[in-house]
Amino acid sequence: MTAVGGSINSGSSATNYGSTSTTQAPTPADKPILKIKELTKRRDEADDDSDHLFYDISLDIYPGDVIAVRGPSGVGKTTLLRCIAQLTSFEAGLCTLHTPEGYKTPQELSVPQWRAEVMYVPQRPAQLSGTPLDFVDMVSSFSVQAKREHYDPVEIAEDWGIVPELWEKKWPELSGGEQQRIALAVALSCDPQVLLLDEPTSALDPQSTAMVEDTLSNRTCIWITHDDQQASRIASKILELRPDATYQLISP
Ligand SMILES: Nc1ncnc2c1ncn2[C@@H]1O[C@H](COP(=O)(O)OP(=O)(O)OP(=O)(O)O)[C@@H](O)[C@H]1O
Repeated sequence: MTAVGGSINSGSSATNYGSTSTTQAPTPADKPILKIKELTKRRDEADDDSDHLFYDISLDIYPGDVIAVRGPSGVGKTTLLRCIAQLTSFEAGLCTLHTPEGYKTPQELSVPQWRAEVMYVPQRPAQLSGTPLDFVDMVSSFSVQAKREHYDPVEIAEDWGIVPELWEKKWPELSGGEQQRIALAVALSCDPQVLLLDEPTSALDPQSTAMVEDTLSNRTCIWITHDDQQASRIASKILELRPDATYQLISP
């Protein structure tokens, strides 16, 4: 398997993928990579300004931070990640990313570039036709990805028990856990600065979960989880969303 856009760090250990960005000078440890300021989202069906899904969320994410996002079903965790990724619109607030030229908004950076650096990874890949290798080809054909260096997704997933042959099977022939690890490996291979992970181990057994957690332990992530034990293992901070649209940042 050839790597997408040129392999780097071939043969690196399982936990070394993306410890530094392949495309940019790393953000100094004392500066946030990502700043979220007063992010506010109304409920879909709300017809006035008072019914919020979340309100005024402010958060600085430093290099290596893992922010675990918790809260009951329907509270807005996925929507929050999609707003940060600029995949869903929001009513107020600002997200900025550290660059060598200072903090930039998605518009200053361009939205496709933003999404390449602040990448949302859904719980399962959307219904895809073809094989995971076709998916890799599609991702690497995006102009924003064509300019970047990539890790080899097959090598990343092999560390998680995904044998290379699985990349040539049709998506529906793969189990939920295989699909989840393959989609996550493709995202990781693109080396975004911040990963926005929507329950990335929800379909995995404890052993596979431990391997994925190990690989991601040196990445900067915002990570939705319903598993309190996982939150305590992975998180540098816990962001708890509440049904009344308030939130709390907790040190684990
Ligand atoms: N684009 C949107 N704008 C406003 N509200 C939305 C949007 N997309 C989804 N919603 C609504 O926001 C609410 C929260 O959904 P969301 O998927 O973010 O919750 P969640 O906390 O991730 O839930 P779960 O834990 O069940 O996955 C739902 O009522 C959903 O219908």
